[in-house]
Amino acid sequence: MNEPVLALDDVTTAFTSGWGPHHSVIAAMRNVTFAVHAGETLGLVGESGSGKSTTASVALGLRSPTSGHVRFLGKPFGDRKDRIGLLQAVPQNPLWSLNPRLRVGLSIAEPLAALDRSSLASHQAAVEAMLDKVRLDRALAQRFPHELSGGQRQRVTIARALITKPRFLVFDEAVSALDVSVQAQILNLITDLQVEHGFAALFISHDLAAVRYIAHRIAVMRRGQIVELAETSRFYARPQHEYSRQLLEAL
Ligand SMILES: Nc1ncnc2c1ncn2[C@@H]1O[C@H](COP(=O)(O)OP(=O)(O)OP(=O)(O)O)[C@@H](O)[C@H]1O
Repeated sequence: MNEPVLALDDVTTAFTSGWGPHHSVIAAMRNVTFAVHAGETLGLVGESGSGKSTTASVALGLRSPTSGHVRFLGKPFGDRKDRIGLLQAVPQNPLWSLNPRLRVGLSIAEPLAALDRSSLASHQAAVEAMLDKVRLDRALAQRFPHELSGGQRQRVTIARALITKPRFLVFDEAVSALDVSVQAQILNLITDLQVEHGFAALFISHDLAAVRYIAHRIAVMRRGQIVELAETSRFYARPQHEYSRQLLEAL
């Protein structure tokens, strides 16, 4: 098989809280191993506090693990400036990533401008092309985030994440705040854009229905460990781990 876009090998990430004799250590990730290939979406599910967000920050190169190895495009993470724009995140709430005082067209241009220190206004053509791709009217570029619907705002966030042509994307509860019908539209959009761009994706969600819809494989996390990792169809038909069965029964 081709070299994965992103691979975690035996990664452990521990947090220490408190100090002196009263300090405690929490292993948010324990011996986590997985790989994501170009054009593939790995779903990451698990209850609150199981370590999904910590895994996302390690995979994005935002946090160094305590032990183990992370490889992006076959190499350990190097200088942060060498990977600007190559790894991007789409968070749950677009209002967290969009500047409320910036017209959305300029927000979409921001990551490109950060790459080459150009002006936001110089990227109008690229912004319009991205608006077409996420199926938003070009006229919306002139609006502010609060003037859009939740689904439109999430399309803007996706346009902003994709404008630098990243190789790896994390969707962190990216559709959880949306109505079910809007969720389906956004999931379809992500799938279409992945076919076109070939990015690898980690799709974090507590919503097993959304994950089933979009992920090629599923990893189940519990107390920092991946307890099951399987092809989506096999996972939903015959979950192997007791905890996976509990999650599916709750669904
Ligand atoms: N910066 C930190 N300092 C100390 N402990 C942390 C820190 N970040 C996370 N943790 C702990 O690590 C564990 C995993 O947290 P994490 O946020 O990765 O889980 P999660 O699965 O993403 O949860 P949620 O679905 O609620 O976002 C939790 O016990 C959490 O309290």
